[in-house]
Amino acid sequence: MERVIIMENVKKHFANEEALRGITFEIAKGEVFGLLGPSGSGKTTTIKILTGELEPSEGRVEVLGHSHETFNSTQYVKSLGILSDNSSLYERLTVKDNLALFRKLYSTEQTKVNQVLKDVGLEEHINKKVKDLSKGMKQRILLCKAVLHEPEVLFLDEPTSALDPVTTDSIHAMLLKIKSQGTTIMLTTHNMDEATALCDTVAFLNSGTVIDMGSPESLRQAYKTNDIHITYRNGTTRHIPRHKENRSQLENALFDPEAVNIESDYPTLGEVFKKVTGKELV
Ligand SMILES: Nc1ncnc2c1ncn2[C@@H]1O[C@H](COP(=O)(O)OP(=O)(O)OP(=O)(O)O)[C@@H](O)[C@H]1O
Repeated sequence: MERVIIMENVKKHFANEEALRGITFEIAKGEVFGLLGPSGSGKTTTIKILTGELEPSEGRVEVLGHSHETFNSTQYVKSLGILSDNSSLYERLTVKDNLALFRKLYSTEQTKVNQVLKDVGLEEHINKKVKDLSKGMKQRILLCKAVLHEPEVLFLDEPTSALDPVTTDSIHAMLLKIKSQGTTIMLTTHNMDEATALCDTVAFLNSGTVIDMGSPESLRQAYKTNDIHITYRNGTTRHIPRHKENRSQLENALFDPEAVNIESDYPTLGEVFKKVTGKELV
């Protein structure tokens, strides 16, 4: 396994606060890794350390063989794509002119620009000024800007927060395409459906600590219980533990015409997060 990102016992102190308390994880080449956690848990701080925007207070950080001391080299910066709150476009320029600037900076072919615009469904809007685009359109153009130069690693800080479901789907489709081309992607999100749809591995972050990590499927498996959930026609639900002594209750439920749905407990990633941290993600 080729390791592209390594964080080992990384800590970050701000004036009166310990934002990261010893974070450790590795990300393999081509992997989509999701950092999941509530507001203030340290997601953005982690991304900023990996992109060279912040210095770690302690610990080892390595990306593409660079240690954080060389994160400001041109070679390193060119190998990254970043989509964050700080990403911006020139509002008074058209989409075409904005992307032309970045295309020239990275010596990218115009055909690549056309391709990424097509991928996010915005090729018809190329001559519009950015100030006249919707929020979802701007976010898709920012994603185009982040991937134009075919970065080896793509960092996405909450790529779809507050976007409508259709825009979110088109961004997810684009990200899956980028992943299929071998790009390593690290994203932060509050959205468990997003994490389940995109990520090979997720890490749960809570108060600056990684509290569990694994594939969405393995985490859901690890935290499932032996309960049977029954939903009744009137909307009420009941949980019955799958034990021998509950056999007659379970059989009765099976033949009860009022029981409209009977299923094994299989928690969503959001429910797993709540079980582990006692907190909701939003
Ligand atoms: N520049 C800074 N100076 C002081 N404290 C900071 C700074 N940046 C972040 N923090 C603090 O570090 C903690 C983690 O912040 P961070 O932005 O990493 O959280 P987050 O998980 O990304 O939150 P959100 O989901 O709201 O963006 C917070 O308590 C925040 O107040």
